[in-house]
Amino acid sequence: MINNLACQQHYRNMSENPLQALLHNFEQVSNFVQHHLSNFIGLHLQPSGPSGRGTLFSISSSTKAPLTKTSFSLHPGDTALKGKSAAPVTKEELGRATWTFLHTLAAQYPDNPTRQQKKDVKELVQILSRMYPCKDCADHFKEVIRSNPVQAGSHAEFSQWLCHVHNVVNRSLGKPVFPCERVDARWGKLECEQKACEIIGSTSIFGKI
Ligand SMILES: Cc1cc2nc3c(=O)[nH]c(=O)nc-3n(C[C@H](O)[C@H](O)[C@H](O)COP(=O)(O)OP(=O)(O)OC[C@H]3O[C@@H](n4cnc5c(N)ncnc54)[C@H](O)[C@@H]3O)c2cc1C
Repeated sequence: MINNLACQQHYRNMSENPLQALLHNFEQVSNFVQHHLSNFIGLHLQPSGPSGRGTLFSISSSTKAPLTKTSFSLHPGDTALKGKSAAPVTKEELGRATWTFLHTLAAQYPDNPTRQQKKDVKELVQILSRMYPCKDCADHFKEVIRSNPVQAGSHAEFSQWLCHVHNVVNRSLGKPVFPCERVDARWGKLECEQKACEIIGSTSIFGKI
């Protein structure tokens, strides 16, 4: 396990600092076990940090037989992810999460947005209509925004526009229409400790550009 050279080094270290020698020994044994264990189970454990002592490990399968390759990172707290694949997200969950994002964005959209902010929000909606990860929904949403171009001149304009297009989608799915005069009561700004979501020098999350 420990070759002659290592033995000599080991005894030299012991005479210098017994604790250091002990640690050195432990490291060697640990490396040996890790190396042989990973060969045995077909995994390569690669310490992530430059020191080689990081807590994040990239685990990749080296088994040759299957054509699949699993490579992922495990943080020490991610125990729930070990050995499990993620549960699929439903169309409804994705929809609720996306509407939450959009209405929260609208709630924080400034009364007097800059030209850049107006451009960004319009682009965001366009990109969403192309990249929304439900193709049927994306295709339908493209038509919705073609008939209802984004209005983002102010907070009121954008939140009312969003409420309206959400209602167009609601109607197409046979869902109740939401009363848009209540949109500010339904959707608020993101709760942040000590205004952490705000850009410095701004009264909203968006800085004045
Ligand atoms: C861009 C986009 C396109 C979609 N297209 C489709 C599609 O083509 N087919 C499909 O099956 N699903 C689609 N979905 C998903 C769908 O809209 C719903 O999100 C999903 O069915 C879950 O509905 P829900 O009843 O939980 O409420 P959601 O519609 O997700 O709404 C979430 C919450 O928002 C509030 N709300 C509802 N209406 C409004 C409004 N007008 N203004 C403000 N707040 C409101 C209510 O409190 C509601 O509980 C789409 C989602 C998005 C974001």
